[in-house]
Amino acid sequence: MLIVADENIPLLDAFFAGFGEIRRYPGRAIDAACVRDADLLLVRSVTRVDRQLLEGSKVRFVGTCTIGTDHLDLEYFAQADIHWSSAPGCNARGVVDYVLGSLLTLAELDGVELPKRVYGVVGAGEVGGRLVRVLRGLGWQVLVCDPLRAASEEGDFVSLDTLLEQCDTISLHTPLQRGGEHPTWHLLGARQLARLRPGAWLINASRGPVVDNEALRELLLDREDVHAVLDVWEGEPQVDLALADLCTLATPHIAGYSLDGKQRGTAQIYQAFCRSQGLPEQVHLADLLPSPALARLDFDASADPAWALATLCRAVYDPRRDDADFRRSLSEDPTEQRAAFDLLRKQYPVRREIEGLAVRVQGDAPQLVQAINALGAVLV
Ligand SMILES: NC(=O)C1=CN([C@@H]2O[C@H](COP(=O)(O)OP(=O)(O)OC[C@H]3O[C@@H](n4cnc5c(N)ncnc54)[C@H](O)[C@@H]3O)[C@@H](O)[C@H]2O)C=CC1
Ligand SMILES: O=C(O)C(=O)[C@H](O)COP(=O)(O)O
Repeated sequence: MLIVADENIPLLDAFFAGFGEIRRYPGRAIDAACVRDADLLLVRSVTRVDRQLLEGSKVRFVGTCTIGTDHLDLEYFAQADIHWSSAPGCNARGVVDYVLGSLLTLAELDGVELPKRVYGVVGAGEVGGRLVRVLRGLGWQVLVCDPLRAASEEGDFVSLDTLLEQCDTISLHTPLQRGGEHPTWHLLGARQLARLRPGAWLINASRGPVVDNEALRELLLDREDVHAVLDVWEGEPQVDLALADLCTLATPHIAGYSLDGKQRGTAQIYQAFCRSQGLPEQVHLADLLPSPALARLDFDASADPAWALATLCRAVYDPRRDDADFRRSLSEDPTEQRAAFDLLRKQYPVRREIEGLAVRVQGDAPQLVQAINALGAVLV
């Protein structure tokens, strides 16, 4: 079997070498000539997989080691009887950690207390759903906008208009959908952005075009009270430099880049491929994932819960590092800028997740324990 794969998929040999020969390419360079003789195609978000790429090839299974599927032409896959799988939820926790780290930075800059803000989560699936659970677990007020879930289940869902009216912190976690009943392309356009509350914070770690980037740039030029955190960009790897400059945190689409999340993505595709072929799973992620460098955190019961929350989150991940690396990489030369965007992603440092971090509290500290539980860390 010939396997064509994006070179940035981790653990390719461990999971797939047993099935045949693996040929690796940079994701953006995978073209029809590369895949013509392939049986299995493994990609990340940067490879558009459609009729143009696959017609005439032997490919019968496409695996994307990502949550998002907007780079796949699923209608064509159905017509051509090509099986496929994404990796639902694989890096959702990484995105939650990114949002938490961003909130801590914004709170410091504005001198505000996080529990006093009202949070709005748009899109409450794998990522947004986890984020809502963490924020509510911390005892913070959260409104949720998810018209698809609202139509099919009981729950406290609000419209986007209500969310914009009532929330001063908004985090976007929808897929990118250009059509259908609930499109998300430019979900936040000039009209919606104009409705942001005074002192609002807007975080986009979904897909760039969910926010009209030009309209956001214009808004930020006008509204110094608004903070924007962008991990994803319209037209990436090309970035609007003026917009990046106006953002409080700007990063190169790495919100979900925890080591755990990336390796889970490969494992999930391997599992899906085994299922599709009726093969037993012989490789297990638990045997491959290394121990985290941070083995345990110890707090005394006297620790201030807000300080402990920040210390715990930042001990695992602080997006200010990625923001600084990204800003240093921004070049007026578009070719250099695009290459730097991809290189930062390719050479991303090891980052682990808050969930599962061992934490010890010496003494009786119910508020601290509530925060640790809400974050998904493990009390030992
Ligand atoms: N920046 C990054 O590194 C990452 C970005 N992502 C992006 O985040 C997106 C969401 O990921 P998941 O939560 O795993 O997806 P999911 O499919 O589990 O959840 C998406 C939720 O959005 C809701 N939704 C759809 N249209 C909506 C609309 N118009 N308004 C409000 N809600 C809407 C859906 O009902 C669903 O509950 C992915 O599609 C991907 O594009 C995902 C992982 C990492
Ligand atoms: O899983 C998703 O969806 C994401 O956005 C991933 O973080 C994308 O990572 P790459 O596939 O672009 O490396």
